[in-house]
Amino acid sequence: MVKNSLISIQDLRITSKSAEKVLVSNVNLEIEKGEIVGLIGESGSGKSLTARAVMRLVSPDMKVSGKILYKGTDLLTTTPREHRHILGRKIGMIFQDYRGSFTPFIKIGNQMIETIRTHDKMSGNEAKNIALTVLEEMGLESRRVYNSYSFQLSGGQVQRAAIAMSLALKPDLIICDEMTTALDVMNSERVLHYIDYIRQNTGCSILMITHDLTLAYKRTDRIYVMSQGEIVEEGLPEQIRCHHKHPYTKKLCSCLLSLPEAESLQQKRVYLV
Ligand SMILES: Nc1ncnc2c1ncn2[C@@H]1O[C@H](COP(=O)(O)OP(=O)(O)OP(=O)(O)O)[C@@H](O)[C@H]1O
Ligand code: NI
Repeated sequence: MVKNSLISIQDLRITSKSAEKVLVSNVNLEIEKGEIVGLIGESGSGKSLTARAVMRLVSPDMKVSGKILYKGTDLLTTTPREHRHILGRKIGMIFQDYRGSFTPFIKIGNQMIETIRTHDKMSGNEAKNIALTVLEEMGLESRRVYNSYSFQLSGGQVQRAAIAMSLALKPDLIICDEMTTALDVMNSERVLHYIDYIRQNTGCSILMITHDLTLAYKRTDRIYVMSQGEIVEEGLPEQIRCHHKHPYTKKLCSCLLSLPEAESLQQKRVYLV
C-alpha cells in the first residue's frame, strides 16, 4: 500500500448519460509525493478520461462518481473556487491535444504572463522573466516564441511552449497525456529530462500517460495498466515488463520482446495500437 499519497483516486466510475455506457469503472490509483507513475493501455481504454476527471474536464454528458482525494480533499466535491485554486496551480495538465493550450489571437508571451500572474502575485516583469526562462529551458528561441501567436509556430514548438507554461507554475502534480507525441526524439528527450529536473528540484509528482512502453519502463517508478475502462494491473516497471500477471498486460508487453536491452532502448521507441 502506498503511503504519503499526494493523490488518491478511489472507485472512480465515469458513465456517458446519453449512451448509457460505462466508460471507466473501479479505477483505484495512488500517486505518492515525488513519484513518477505511468498509466498505459490501448487506445480507448480510458486513460485520458481518468486524467480529465481529475481536472474536472469531462463533458457535462458524463456522470462521475467515486473519490479523487488531493492531500485529503475530494476534488469531485470541492467548490468551484477551491477547485480553481488547486487546478492549474497545484495540478497541471499537459494535454494530448496541445492545440487548445493557447488562444490564437493573443501572443504566447502575454498568455503566459496572464496565467503566471493569475496564480502567483508578482509584477509583469517578474512573470516575463519566468516565462522567458522556462521557454529557454524547453530549447526554444525564447524571445521569438514569446512574441509569437501560436499559429506562427510549428506543432512541436507550440507543444513545448504549452509544457513550459504548465511547468512555470511549479505544480505538485503534473499530468502528462501523450506529451511527446508531437515531438521528435531529440526534443522528447530534452522535455523528459527537464521534467525529471523539475521533479528533482521541486519534489513534484508526475502521472505519465503514454502508448510508449519504452518510455514508461525507462522513466517511471510504478506503472498502472488499463484495459476497457479498468485498471487490470499495477507494479514496478520491471514487474510489469517481466512478471506481469494479467493476460492483457502480457499481450501489451509481447510487443517489447524483440527489443534490445537497456541503453539502446532510448533509440528505439515502440508504439502500441
Ligand atoms: N466526450 C465523450 N463522449 C463519449 N464518449 C467518450 C468521450 N470521450 C471519450 N469517450 C470514450 O471513452 C472511452 C475512453 O476514452 P479515452 O479518451 O479515455 O481513451 P484513451 O485511453 O485516452 O485512448 P487514447 O490512447 O487513444 O488517447 C473511449 O471509448 C472513448 O470513445
Ligand atoms: Ni488519451
